Amino acid sequence: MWRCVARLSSLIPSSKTSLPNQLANGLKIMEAFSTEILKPAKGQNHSREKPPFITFVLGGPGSGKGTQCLKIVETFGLTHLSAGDLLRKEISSNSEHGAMILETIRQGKIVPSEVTVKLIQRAIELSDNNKFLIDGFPRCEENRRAYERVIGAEPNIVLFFDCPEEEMVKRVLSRNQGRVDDNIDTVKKRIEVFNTLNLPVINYYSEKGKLYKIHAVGPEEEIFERVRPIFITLETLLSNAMGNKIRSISSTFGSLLGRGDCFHELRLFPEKRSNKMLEALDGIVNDLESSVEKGIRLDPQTFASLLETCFQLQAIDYGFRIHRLIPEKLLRKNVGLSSKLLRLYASGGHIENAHQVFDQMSKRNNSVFAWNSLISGYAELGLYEDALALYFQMDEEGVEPDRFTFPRVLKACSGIGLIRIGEEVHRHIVRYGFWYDGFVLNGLVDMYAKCGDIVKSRRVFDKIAVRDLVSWNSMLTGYVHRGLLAEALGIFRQMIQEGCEPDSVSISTILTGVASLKLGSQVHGWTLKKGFEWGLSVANSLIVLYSNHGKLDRARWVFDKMPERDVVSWNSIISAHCNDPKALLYFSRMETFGTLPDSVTFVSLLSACAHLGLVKDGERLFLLMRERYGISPVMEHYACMVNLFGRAGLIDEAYEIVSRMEFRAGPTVWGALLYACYLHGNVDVGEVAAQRLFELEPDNEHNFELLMNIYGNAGRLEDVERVRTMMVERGLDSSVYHYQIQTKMNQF
Ligand SMILES: Nc1ncnc2c1ncn2[C@@H]1O[C@H](COP(=O)(O)OP(=O)(O)OP(=O)(O)O)[C@@H](O)[C@H]1O
Ligand SMILES: O=c1ccn([C@@H]2O[C@H](COP(=O)(O)O)[C@@H](O)[C@H]2O)c(=O)[nH]1
Repeated sequence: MWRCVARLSSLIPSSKTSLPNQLANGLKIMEAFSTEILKPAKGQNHSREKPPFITFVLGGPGSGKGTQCLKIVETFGLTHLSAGDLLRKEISSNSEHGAMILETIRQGKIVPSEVTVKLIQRAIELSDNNKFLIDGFPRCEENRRAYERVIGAEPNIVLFFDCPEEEMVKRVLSRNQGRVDDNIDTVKKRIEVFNTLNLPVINYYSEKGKLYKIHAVGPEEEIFERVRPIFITLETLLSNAMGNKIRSISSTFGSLLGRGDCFHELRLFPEKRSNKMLEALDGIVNDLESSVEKGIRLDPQTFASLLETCFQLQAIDYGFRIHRLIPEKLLRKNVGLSSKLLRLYASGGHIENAHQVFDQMSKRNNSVFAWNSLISGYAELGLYEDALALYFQMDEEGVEPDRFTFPRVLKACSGIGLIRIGEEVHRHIVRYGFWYDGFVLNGLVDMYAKCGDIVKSRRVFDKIAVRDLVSWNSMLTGYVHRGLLAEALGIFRQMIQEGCEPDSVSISTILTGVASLKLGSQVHGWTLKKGFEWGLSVANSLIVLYSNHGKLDRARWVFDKMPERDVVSWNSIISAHCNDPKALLYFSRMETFGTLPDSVTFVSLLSACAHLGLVKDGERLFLLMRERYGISPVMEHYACMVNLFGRAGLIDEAYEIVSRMEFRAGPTVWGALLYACYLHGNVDVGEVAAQRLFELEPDNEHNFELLMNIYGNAGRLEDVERVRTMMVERGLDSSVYHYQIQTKMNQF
């Protein structure tokens, strides 16, 4: 029984544990964790050779424990056991303790330990997983001691989601899941119980060096980014632990202790994570390769864990190397392992390798995860039809989708824009019972909006019981993209009224939508008043808003206040100065700051030079773009160059640029040339440009107008009439130009 092993094992230190010790313990823990466990059929009571890996998840009511647990499960494959849910299940199954539990929960008090611990113990035993998140337990010191007594072990690590009281109250009161204890009176009681009874448990684990405290305020995804490194580090420790094992067999391995130290550092300085981890991964994979060469067989869990690490670090090349080490038969048979490899390939865009792994899986229909990963891989690459074909194949083969299947499938529906297919998927969502699931419904809101049915999108949105930021932002974006500004503003106001704080996506989306300076300034004022920390996207949208309304001083103010800037920020401020020589000054500042310009930067710069008549600067920048920054000119750059020379009256140079282009000039280029000919009265080149434009844009009356004006200004009235006849023959309206030309002719 794992319980006995756990009691006997020296895995858990009893004395105070310092951080480095904790890491060393981590190695031992993960070593135990990596060993194969017996895997009886699901639901069967069984014993384990090794103790399971236990994570306690603590925090006040509404601190987001459950929400984060779901993300941990999805990413790292632990089994989530919520003590509260186990108790609620007891109530609904009318068990002997049901009434007592209900009353205790109603009062926000703690259910006797013997009841809760037994439920947890049974759930662990019934599971065929070996790593668990125990959420919302232990609630008090007495709970903790009872667990240790019955289970015979301490948790391996403890997560504590630290959240201010008023945020917790707000979240609980808007949870809206019909819980008897989600009301203001019980919440207050629960917080009191948490402060007096649960905090001592948290302090206890903190002193033992097992506690990971997570700041639990901010968007869910952001919080998960604080959680993720903890599990990545543990996963990688597992790999190190494996290396440790191998080292005892062969003396050829490098010092793993050194690598262990590097993980200690990672916990303290998460920004160092990627490089350090890649370094460690490199060492581990080298070690594994030489051990496999020596004929040492490796544990499937080691491969699985390394593939997980590769996925988190997006280290696809290491994935290929690890793939070569996995025996083909093992890969074919072990669904978990092949699914991880498949996901790694699919997420890195190696869709053919992913599909190959998929085709070789002997029991792929047991793993919705594998199907999801492949669908996702196709959808991310924009291969929407393949993603959908796979989904319908999955349906045909009787593989039941889960809540993670649908957002990916809906993304593919949006991608191909066929509402008929989206509606079919909607029916499946209802059929499989996900019509209540906000995560899935968010995808539907987005899909209907992108497929052009904003009314249905809104209908689904209205049905979401608990809307999160994604729900609000999807609806907001849908309205903005359809140009429905009043509705977008309505949603923006409603989200604030309903207590959902807009994030940078909401704000930049609404700023993109508002055409009015007054409204945009109000949104800006609101962000300042709220002390909202601007994301890059918000500041960039403000620069565009102000420059569109000619408020350059305000655009500059925002730009100067930005704590960090990206290429979009620089492009926006340069483009804002398209009639101002400061555009060039901003560009040299951009170079000084070391931000690499892109193709858009040069379009803005060349366009500014054209407007300002800065021919020499324009020529210099055009060369610089190619030679220093390796950016090949596209149509817009050539159009700007033609405009640059053309406006300056250098029609021959402009025409030469067109004839030197590496590809055929399009309407923007010929249009710029024709306009320059009109400005400077060049009939010969104007005729050539107009002729090309008549072929490329046979219905564009403006081109005919310009040529008529060129002829008219040159006094060639017969040619004016000839062009007018051409227009009539093509069914175009020539009357509007009659007056203009007459006017010009009268001026002669
Ligand atoms: N970061 C977040 N920002 C805003 N709301 C959140 C966040 N995380 C979770 N929520 C929402 O807050 C509510 C409570 O979250 P959750 O159920 O995960 O908390 P919990 O800690 O498990 O609570 P309890 O102990 O009461 O079961 C849910 O409606 C959830 O959608
Ligand atoms: O270990 C536990 C866990 C929970 N309870 C009771 O259940 C409610 C709700 O718990 P959540 O974690 O918020 O779902 C809690 O207030 C307690 O009354 C418990 O007694 N012991």
